[in-house]
Amino acid sequence: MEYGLIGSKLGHSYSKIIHEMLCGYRYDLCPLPTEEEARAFLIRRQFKAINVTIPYKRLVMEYCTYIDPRAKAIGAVNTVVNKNGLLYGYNTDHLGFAHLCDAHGVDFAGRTVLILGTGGTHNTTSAVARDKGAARVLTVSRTPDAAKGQLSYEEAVASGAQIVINTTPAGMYPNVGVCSLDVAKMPGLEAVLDVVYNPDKTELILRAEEAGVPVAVGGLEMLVAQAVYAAESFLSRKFDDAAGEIGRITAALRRDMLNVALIGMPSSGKSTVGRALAEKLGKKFIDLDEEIVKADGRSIPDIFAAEGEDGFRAKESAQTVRFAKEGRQLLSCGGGIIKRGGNLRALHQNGVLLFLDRPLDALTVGGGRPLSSSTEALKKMEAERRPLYLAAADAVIPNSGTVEDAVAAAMEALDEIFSH
Ligand SMILES: Nc1ncnc2c1ncn2[C@@H]1O[C@H](COP(=O)(O)OP(=O)(O)OP(=O)(O)O)[C@@H](O)[C@H]1O
Ligand SMILES: O=C(O)C1=C[C@@H](O)[C@@H](O)[C@H](O)C1
Ligand SMILES: [Mg+2]
Repeated sequence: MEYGLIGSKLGHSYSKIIHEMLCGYRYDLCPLPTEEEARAFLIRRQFKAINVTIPYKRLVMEYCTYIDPRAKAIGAVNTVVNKNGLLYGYNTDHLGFAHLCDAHGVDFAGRTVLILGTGGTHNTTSAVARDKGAARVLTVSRTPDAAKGQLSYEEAVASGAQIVINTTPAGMYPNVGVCSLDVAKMPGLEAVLDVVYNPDKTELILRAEEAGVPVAVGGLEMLVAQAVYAAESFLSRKFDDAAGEIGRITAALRRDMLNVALIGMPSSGKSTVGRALAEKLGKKFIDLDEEIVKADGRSIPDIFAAEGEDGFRAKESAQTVRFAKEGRQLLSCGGGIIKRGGNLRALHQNGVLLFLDRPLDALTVGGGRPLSSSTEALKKMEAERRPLYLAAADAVIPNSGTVEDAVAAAMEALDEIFSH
């Protein structure tokens, strides 16, 4: 191996994609489940340079001849460069986190900062907060150690903090939807930062957005930034525009990883345009209506007949939650998905929403759609739902020409959405 990543479990790491997109060298994921394997790997040192992740960021320090002072102070090394058989250790996680804060204009000067969690990333983020002038850095734990001044999640709410940083795995895929901090009860918040990057928006970030916190961002940009700074150490050269590289790779990664959900009136073309768009984007096509039928075993008209609209909506929500937390999918939604706010929240956690806008006179009456029984019914439905589609969508895609025209318009909108 020349370049790569070691850690106990690497199944969900994006590092290979990031480094190969960035530099073109080959980057291998090398899972080392046991400490013995990690030690043997470090003794053999058959690599040019590596990144190190959980749980070996401290262990590798034993094998380094030189350790960067910041890495030493933080107590963790995530980047190791082999120079003529001697290992040099650095920490680029703190640079990555500092980049995330700077890119979103987070001002730490004189602020009270809450760090959720006591694990490895706690020290990294607290070092950055202190460097940037935080007045107080408080630690929050589910099992607070009062002797160390740690707070419970209940105490944290009343701490008067302006900035919250989550360093715990709470809310991380597949256990999405988890969050112990009631940010809605913290009116002075200026920024909420989460180092978790899968899903794109954790429950904490969604709640912070809903509470109107001005800056609410997940950890993807931090992950990319630490990789860019690691690559500089790997290759002993600086990028001319490191911030530009971080922006470029983050955008490409989000475009690749996130879901695209199509919403719109019944028969507006969500399935037809969706299939074609999925192929173009290289995403897996999922028709949520088909998934409801597959999971239930009955057709949609039969579900409506047996359980009414409420029964159908509950099934629709269950399938939405199930698929929305996955990634790299094109989700063709049922026309009524916007009737439940929870569906939209689930779709937004890891994707973007496009409203496919087909003229009313081109929509199909009937066709096995229980709520589209007549032209009048469709007209009334469109008047009710149009504002909801517009409010939920990241972009509006007209579907008034050919299917290919709609696909091209959607590609253009996605270029725009993922360009920043
Ligand atoms: N741009 C277009 N040009 C011609 N026909 C189109 C266009 N877009 C969609 N259609 C046609 O309209 C009909 C409805 O499309 P489709 O089934 O994809 O809609 P939908 O939004 O998935 O509907 P539903 O809400 O029932 O799932 C299909 O016959 C499809 O071929
Ligand atoms: O998941 C990953 O790929 C990584 C996570 C962090 O620990 C980084 O420090 C590491 O370099 C790579
Ligand atoms: Mg459809």
